Amino acid sequence: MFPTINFTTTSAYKYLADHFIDINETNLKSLFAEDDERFKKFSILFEDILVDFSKNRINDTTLALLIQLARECKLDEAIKAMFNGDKINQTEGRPVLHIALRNQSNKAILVDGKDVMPDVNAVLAKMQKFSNAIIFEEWKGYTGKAITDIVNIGIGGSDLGPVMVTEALKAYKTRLNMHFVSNIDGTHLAETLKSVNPETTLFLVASKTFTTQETMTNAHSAREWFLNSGAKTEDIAKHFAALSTNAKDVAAFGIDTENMFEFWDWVGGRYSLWSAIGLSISLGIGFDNFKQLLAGAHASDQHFENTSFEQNIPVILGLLGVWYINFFNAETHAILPYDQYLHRFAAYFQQGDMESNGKHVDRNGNAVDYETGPVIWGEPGTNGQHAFYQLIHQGTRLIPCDFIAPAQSLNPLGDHHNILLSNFFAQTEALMNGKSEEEVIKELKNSGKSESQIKELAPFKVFDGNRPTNSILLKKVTPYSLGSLIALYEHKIFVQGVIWNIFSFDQWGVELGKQLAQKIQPELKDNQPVSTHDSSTNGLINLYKDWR
Ligand SMILES: O=P(O)(O)OC[C@H]1O[C@H](O)[C@H](O)[C@@H](O)[C@@H]1O
Repeated sequence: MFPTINFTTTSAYKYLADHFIDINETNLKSLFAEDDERFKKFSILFEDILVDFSKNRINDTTLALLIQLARECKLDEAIKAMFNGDKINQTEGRPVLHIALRNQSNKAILVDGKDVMPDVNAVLAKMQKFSNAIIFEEWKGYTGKAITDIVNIGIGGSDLGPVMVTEALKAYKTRLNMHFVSNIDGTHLAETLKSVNPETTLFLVASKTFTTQETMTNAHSAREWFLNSGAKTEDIAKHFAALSTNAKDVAAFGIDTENMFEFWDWVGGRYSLWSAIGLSISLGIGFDNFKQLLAGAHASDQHFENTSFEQNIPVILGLLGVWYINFFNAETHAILPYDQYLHRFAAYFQQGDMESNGKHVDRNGNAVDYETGPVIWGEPGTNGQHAFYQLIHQGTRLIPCDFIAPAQSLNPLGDHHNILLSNFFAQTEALMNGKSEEEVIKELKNSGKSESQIKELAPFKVFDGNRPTNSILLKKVTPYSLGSLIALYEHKIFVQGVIWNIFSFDQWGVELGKQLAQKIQPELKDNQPVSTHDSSTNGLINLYKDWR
């Protein structure tokens, strides 16, 4: 296991703390004015993805110190440990091997002395065969009709990844209509079932554990709906498949284990879209495109594993995040894709990042005395511009943002893409340059305002600027480039977890609420008032009982 180091005790941290005082007084605009090479120096071209991090509040020294920090925290050893299959998810005693799921090189990856690749490849082959049978209408429903609709029932990692990817790659869609049911709120399933026909619908019950309450409840209700439509128990085999690590409970549910697509406990839920959980993706965009997604992710894995820290995108992005969170006290990080297809990208990485790095104890079990994972949020541009960008431009908080855009539109329509991209370029420029009081006054004068009006209005129109952004420009959103992009973000999260000395691959924090819900559920069966909780919880439950 790689060593545990409190990054605030490293020499790099101390140098960074001093250096921060200088940078905090320096303006991004002047950093650009001083250095013609800044864009060249602070951007990385990786295949068809350009990551421009030059509009960050850094100079050569900052970057050198951040990289020194990574070295002192033994990031190199940590990366090796993950790729080696070491049990780095220590609190659950598991390795972390989503990289094996997309390991197109087929190089052996050992878990407890056994190469996992033959099993990975066998499941992929099964997914290919199944996807093709459904897409090309060899597989028929119980009345002999081809499947037209897929309903994926899953939540968290068994939902967000497939939703995000099938939305992002809608332009590559097969003939199948995709639906995703996650919420335990009956509305989600009921509304979905209104639009599908039991004779032509395939349900994918997606759950790593196959015990998640929401998913199992939705799956049981879907089965009941199917059987109530006139189908028989033996017809379930044609209409239900399971994506899980839990063969025993899959069989108990009544799903033929022939229709079970397996994965393993070394795949974290929020890193599972590359596994059998990706079956909905393979059905939605075709297996060849799913393979391309894996290939793109594999390219990023190799980039992360083999590139020097100075040119390593996840390392740089991760360190920049640490710079803002731990030195500038940034609390959030916005992900802003200028691509409608990527509209669930930020939502996906809310789980990816916040469930991974939302931790308050270090790897020795001690409370940390520094901040860890940020709040991740975002919406697609330009919608965000007309909603919350005001706060990013003129609010009191520093919000580092990632702007993401494709150079080529998948729907070239008049001048739409140029307009979209002009906004993409303009926003980062505006956030960096801001607008000085002088400029504002000049502008107001030109618009014919009086001296007193100018004096009154000017303060509200000033933009401080100096607000940091990354620009990520893709040539085009393809299965391959999307796979690469997702994997770069995944590894960024890994880098930050190492610096913060936390375990990024468990999620104990989601358990407490679940436990309490299980205690409360039986109390809701009758109309007797409850008194076993605090007065607020009692009051809420009792009013619910009155009102329902
Ligand atoms: O795939 P499942 O076992 O049903 O788990 C679904 C989700 O459940 C929990 O909330 C975990 O925190 C998530 O990481 C997981 O993705």
